[in-house]
Amino acid sequence: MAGKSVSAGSDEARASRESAPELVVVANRLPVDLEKLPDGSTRWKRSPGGLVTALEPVLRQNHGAWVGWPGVPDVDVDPIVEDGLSLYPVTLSSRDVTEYYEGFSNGTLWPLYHDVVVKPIFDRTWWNTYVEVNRRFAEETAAIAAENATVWVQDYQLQLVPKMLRMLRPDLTIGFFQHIPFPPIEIFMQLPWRTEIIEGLLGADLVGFHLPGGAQNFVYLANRLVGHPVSRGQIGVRSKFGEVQVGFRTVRAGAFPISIDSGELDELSKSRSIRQRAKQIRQELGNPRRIMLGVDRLDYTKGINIRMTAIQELLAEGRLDPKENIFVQLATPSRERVEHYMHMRDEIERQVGRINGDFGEVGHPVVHYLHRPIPRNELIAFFVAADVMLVTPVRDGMNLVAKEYVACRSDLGGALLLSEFTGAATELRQAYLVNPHDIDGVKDSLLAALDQAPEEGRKRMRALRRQVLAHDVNRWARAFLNALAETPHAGETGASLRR
Ligand SMILES: Nc1ncnc2c1ncn2[C@@H]1O[C@H](COP(=O)(O)OP(=O)(O)O)[C@@H](O)[C@H]1O
Ligand SMILES: O=P(O)(O)OC[C@H]1O[C@H](O[C@H]2O[C@H](CO)[C@@H](O)[C@H](O)[C@H]2O)[C@H](O)[C@@H](O)[C@@H]1O
Repeated sequence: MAGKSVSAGSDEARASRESAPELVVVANRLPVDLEKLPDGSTRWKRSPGGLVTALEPVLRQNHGAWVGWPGVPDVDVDPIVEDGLSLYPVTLSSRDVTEYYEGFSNGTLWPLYHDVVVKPIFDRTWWNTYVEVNRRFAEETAAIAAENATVWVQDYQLQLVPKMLRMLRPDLTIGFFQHIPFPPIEIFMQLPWRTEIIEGLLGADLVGFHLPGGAQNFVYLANRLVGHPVSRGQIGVRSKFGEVQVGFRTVRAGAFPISIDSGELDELSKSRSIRQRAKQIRQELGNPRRIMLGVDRLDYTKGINIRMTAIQELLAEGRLDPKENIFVQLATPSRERVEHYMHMRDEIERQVGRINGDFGEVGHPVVHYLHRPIPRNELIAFFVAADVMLVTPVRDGMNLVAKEYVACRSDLGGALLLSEFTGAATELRQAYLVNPHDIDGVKDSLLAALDQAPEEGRKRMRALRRQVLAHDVNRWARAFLNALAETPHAGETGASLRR
């Protein structure tokens, strides 16, 4: 990214209202990460995530801006102000990273919202830092957004920002999207700061979730914890929004399942170079009859241990031949200083060692495990090469990997084994759906997927692809922003988006 640098607090940046952004995305991370090089210098590296791909074109068309953390602590970076898209970095100290990001966001909220799969830590110091950092994001956004601008706040790290921002800038139209599950009521009620979180979210005009159930829980809690009148009807997908009456304001809650740039992946996966690389991968793996694949951030919610146990038991029972079937697990390091993540890594790596020790041969391991991010094209080649994709989270907001695999199978080959507890499972009904807690069920479904008749496989994949190609990430962003533009608040202030 190149562009003119203007200091965050400078009069020049704040005063130039005509050039101020009319659409602002606020997320924990910027769409680029600052990288520290061995010689001490720094450079920007574009984040390849779906959110960036989805939002960048909409932001550019609307004179947009992105407020977020550059990904490294204790670094002050000037905003990058461009005509199309401006970036406004929020500085986090090492203490902020420990207490706001690793602590409250990923040691408290993440496990709580993922069904308490590990025990959340309720630490008052972490909460205080979460409030402080949310305030900093809100202040930075308030300082840069144009009069009557639309602001779209992302995810669980920033749930207090909508209310804080509304108090600073009542002229703004504010949307919020939750990328992780919104938990069942009984679980949410454990949180000592439950009322503050619901009040924080109610600062938005529209609160979005992947699934109707999350939206429904939120509406119920707005009534139970804060006493606001709420609508009673069933919430739909991209339709039939829930409503919370907050004084004179109506806050809407809806379901908008996120997706991927499926068209782009479809195209890339058909390219000659990717096809050739997929063949080469199979050769490099020793030409096994069948390749099973897992692709995840190394997170305890992803159920990597579950698929590994299923494979281990099938091998031990002689139902899976180690000479014919191999498993590749590509795991991106994640949140490495958080305790539960360290335990998870140890467990996975012990399982890999055990399976290879028991069933591998010299030069022929059964499990190939890489603990690093894989370049995009290489990942696509793995998707094209894999006979069965294993997606077995115990809970996942959406799971984009499942959709990426489907988008890459224009050949109608392959099979998707998918946990019922992912958001994606509500859309990808023709996958081999499994309850990840039922190991015998996972084993049986895995064998069924490995042994599927070619015609049955093509039928399933055709139906899955119809869903994924028709509902891409661009449609997700448009659906949310259109619904936001139609909120009563947006109508009052005249805020509208150019499209
Ligand atoms: N080992 C890896 N190398 C490169 N990219 C990865 C790797 N593992 C996961 N990813 C990418 O990260 C994204 C993960 O998104 P998703 O499945 O929704 O889960 P989450 O956002 O919780 O990590 C996908 O775009 C996927 O392709
Ligand atoms: O920023 P990190 O702490 O490194 O974590 C990466 C992201 O993980 C989470 O992703 C979620 O969003 C996906 C897209 O909506 C969804 O498919 C997935 O199920 C979620 O887990 C997190 O919500 C993001 O904020 C993180 O950036």
